[in-house]
Amino acid sequence: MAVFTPVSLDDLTRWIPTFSLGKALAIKGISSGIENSNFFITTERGEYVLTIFEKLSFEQLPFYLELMRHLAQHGVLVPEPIPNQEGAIINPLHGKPAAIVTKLDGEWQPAPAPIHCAAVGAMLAKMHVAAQDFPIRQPNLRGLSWWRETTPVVLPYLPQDGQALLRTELAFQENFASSDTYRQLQHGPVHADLFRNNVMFDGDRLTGFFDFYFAGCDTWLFDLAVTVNDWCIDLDSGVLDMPRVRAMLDAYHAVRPFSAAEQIAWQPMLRASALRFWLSRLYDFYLPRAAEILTPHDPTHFERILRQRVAHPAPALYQAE
Ligand SMILES: Nc1ncnc2c1ncn2[C@@H]1O[C@H](COP(=O)(O)OP(=O)(O)O)[C@@H](O)[C@H]1O
Ligand SMILES: N[C@@H](CCOP(=O)(O)O)C(=O)O
Repeated sequence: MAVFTPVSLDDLTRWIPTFSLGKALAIKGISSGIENSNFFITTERGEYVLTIFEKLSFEQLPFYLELMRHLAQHGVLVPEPIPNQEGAIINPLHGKPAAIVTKLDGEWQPAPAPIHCAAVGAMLAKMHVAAQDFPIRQPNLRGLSWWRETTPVVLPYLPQDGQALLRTELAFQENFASSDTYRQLQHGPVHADLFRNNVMFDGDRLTGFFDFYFAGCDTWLFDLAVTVNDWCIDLDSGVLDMPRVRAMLDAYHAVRPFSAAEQIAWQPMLRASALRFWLSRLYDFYLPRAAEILTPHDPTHFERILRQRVAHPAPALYQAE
């Protein structure tokens, strides 16, 4: 499932001459996507990924694709958009915006070990630093304003204890977002959805981050919290796995040292990132958009993580000297 707009080899053969990629040799639909139509394509120059954007418009796409181009040009491992002969990286195909990007080697890592977490932590820090001077700004569209809008929509579907948790956590996050500590946090373009299935590994070698379509400007610490809450936990209980947490945090800190404000903000941020995905999963579960989400992700997974992060102090981001 999930090639919404079919593209044949003949279609590709007619379209590809606008790029300097040689002749089209093969095209294969990718079944695992849920937002866009994705294809592996082979041309005389090599293998690439073609994406037809089903929902994002020509106006919305530059933030994501120019960010990927900027990061790739600064040595961050991400798919690099391929320009056509006129320099455009977003081009129409079957009436929708489309892009060709470089194909990352390997597979995503479903059972990460500390070595994988360290590689992700170091690359994430490198990405945050490299994105600092990216000139296009877009807020995280799944940030606090969206949590405020979405909470009253999903509350009626929850039992009493779930309602109480959601209300209390939203109030806690609103309060935290207006604190001096929050204002001191470094921010900029972040991935905001760097789950295990959005990073490729070839063996133990990280080959790239992908799926940037939830990216936006937010605190770097929020991005790290999203990543830790997926990569460094026991998936059944949501409990943090300390060897993986330490590996990721230490590798991040070695590239971009944490600040004192970030140390204080770490527990609220782990809670914020759990809240963000609890809300989106609740929304997709109880208010599914027609034929879009085939098997909704389980919202209780992030409710469990949120309860864990509220109940237990966060591990230190770094040991103060
Ligand atoms: N640049 C890339 N290199 C290698 N594989 C990719 C690349 N982009 C996407 N894929 C493959 O396509 C699948 C779906 O991509 P994804 O971005 O998650 O789609 P969607 O945004 O539709 O959910 C990924 O799981 C991965 O296997
Ligand atoms: N990572 C999110 C869902 C986003 O889906 P993706 O497959 O496009 O990353 C979640 O797990 O809720």
